[in-house]
Amino acid sequence: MSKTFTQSDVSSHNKADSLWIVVDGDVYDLTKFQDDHPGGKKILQRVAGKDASKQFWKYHNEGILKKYQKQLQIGSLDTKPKAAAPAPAPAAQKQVVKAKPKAAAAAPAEESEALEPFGSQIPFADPAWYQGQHSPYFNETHAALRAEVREWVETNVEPYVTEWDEKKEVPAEIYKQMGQKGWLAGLLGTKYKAEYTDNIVQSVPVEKWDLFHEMLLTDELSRVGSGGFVWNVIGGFGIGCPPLVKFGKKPLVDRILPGILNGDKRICLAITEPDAGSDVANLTCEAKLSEDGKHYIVNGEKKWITNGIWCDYFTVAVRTGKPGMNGVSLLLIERDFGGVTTRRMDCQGVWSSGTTYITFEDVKVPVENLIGKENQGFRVIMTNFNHERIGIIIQCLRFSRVCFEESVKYANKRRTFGKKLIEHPVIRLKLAHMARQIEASYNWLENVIYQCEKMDDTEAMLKLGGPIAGLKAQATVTFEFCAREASQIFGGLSYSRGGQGGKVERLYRDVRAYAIPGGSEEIMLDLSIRQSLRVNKMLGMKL
Ligand code: HEM
Repeated sequence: MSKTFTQSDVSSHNKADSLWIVVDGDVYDLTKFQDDHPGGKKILQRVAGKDASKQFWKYHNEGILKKYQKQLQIGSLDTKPKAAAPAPAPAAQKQVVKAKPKAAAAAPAEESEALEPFGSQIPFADPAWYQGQHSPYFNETHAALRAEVREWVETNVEPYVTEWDEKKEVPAEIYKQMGQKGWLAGLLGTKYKAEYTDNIVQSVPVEKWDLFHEMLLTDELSRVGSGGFVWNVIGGFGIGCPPLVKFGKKPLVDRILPGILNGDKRICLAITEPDAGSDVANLTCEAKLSEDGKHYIVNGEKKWITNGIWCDYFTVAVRTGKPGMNGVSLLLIERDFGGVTTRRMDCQGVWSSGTTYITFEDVKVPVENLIGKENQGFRVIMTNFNHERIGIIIQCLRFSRVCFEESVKYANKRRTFGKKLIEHPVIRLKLAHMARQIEASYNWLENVIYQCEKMDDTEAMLKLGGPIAGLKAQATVTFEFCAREASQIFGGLSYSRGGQGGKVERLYRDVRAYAIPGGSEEIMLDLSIRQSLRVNKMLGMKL
């Protein structure tokens, strides 16, 4: 895009048959595009030949330029200041103010200096450690991963995410890229699984990978403001794969895990049934051992299963024994076994996540595909719940930040009653209530992640089950609040789909997809107290 024009070159293209405009010093030829412009052609013709930056930013956000620039930009004005040299690749060292030499080697994390500011610097739109504040949890490897993920998301996802949501599908290539970038191998709530894939994450030495890397990877993916997108790329995988990795027999894991981590094959978790949701112990999908003891024969239904329509593998909770929690097992069912039917469900939100109804009809599953021990699947499911709920928490809190960030940006450009929205105290009050809930919840999340990092799975299941359940409810309530308040700030623009209020409108529809699955708010709040009291009694609580 090296061509330069003078303002008078542009001025001569001021008619419908040759319609140029300038936005931020760049020249766009809209002659052909005007008929397709969703805002109409007349409005474009009125600014033909002129600098239309002010009008453009009034009606659009950054995503529009990113999406159309390649197609419509023909050059720049000669008066446009030359761009600074392109920023160097996001390597770890470039992102950080080095710790003082004396403190460097043996210093505990909390003595290291703050990382370089990153992102928009709108207060509360990103976590405090993005804004030059100190953190005992995040270091230069996290900063490097953050830059890697954000760059990919802004270039390859953000401009298209609305389109994908409307189509209820994300191109398969995007999931494949998640594998090729080595990100799937780091999203399992375990150490990085380098031994199962040649696709290794670029920006972090794998031996340094921790749960904070996993947390921020999920967080950055969620910045696009689409639960459908996030669940498409990590929803089924993030909850369906960990039981296989942690409790699957080695030959099974060796056979199928590489294909999954490379992004070639897809896996999901199938627990919920038409008649058993948060009440897992009552599930009825049955697996009967064959007479020769070599297979389970599975019959039953599963409902609201994320990614099911696209999956090759299903981590399925089945009844192998008596009623209640001690008769439940987990089986890895492969679509190729036959007898598996999947159909897409139409839902209120998370459109591109592929919510699925599944039927299993006389599916013959080799006993080698049992995950964990027979009739002891409940424990595996419970361990997995912590990981699932943490994922939900991270996503909800980032979606809350997206609602907040979008609102701040819009409130700084929209004028009503002679003032910008941000100049109205009632709008600032809404923003303040959003920010205080986001920050309090995020700080609790950081603490929980730190505890998970320090505890083994069993200790975490016991001691953190309660707090994580409480935090899940806290995060979904915060998300619902922020989606509502952002909608009020955007007004009509968040009632129609797409455009400037598009993210807020979509997230508002996604709220229930977070408040109900993975343990409903009501169940979570009750569990947070019940489980914490039970565990602390074991630990010597005195009343
Ligand atoms: C590079 C040039 C432009 C492109 C690629 C473009 C693209 C778009 C797109 C995709 C939309 C749909 C809404 C959205 O997704 O945000 C839209 C809506 C709109 N555009 Fe443009 N546009 C351009 C320039 C302009 C200019 C210069 C004006 C005003 C003079 C304008 C006024 C509008 C209006 C009023 C709407 C409807 C907004 C609404 O529904 O609230 N556009 N434009």
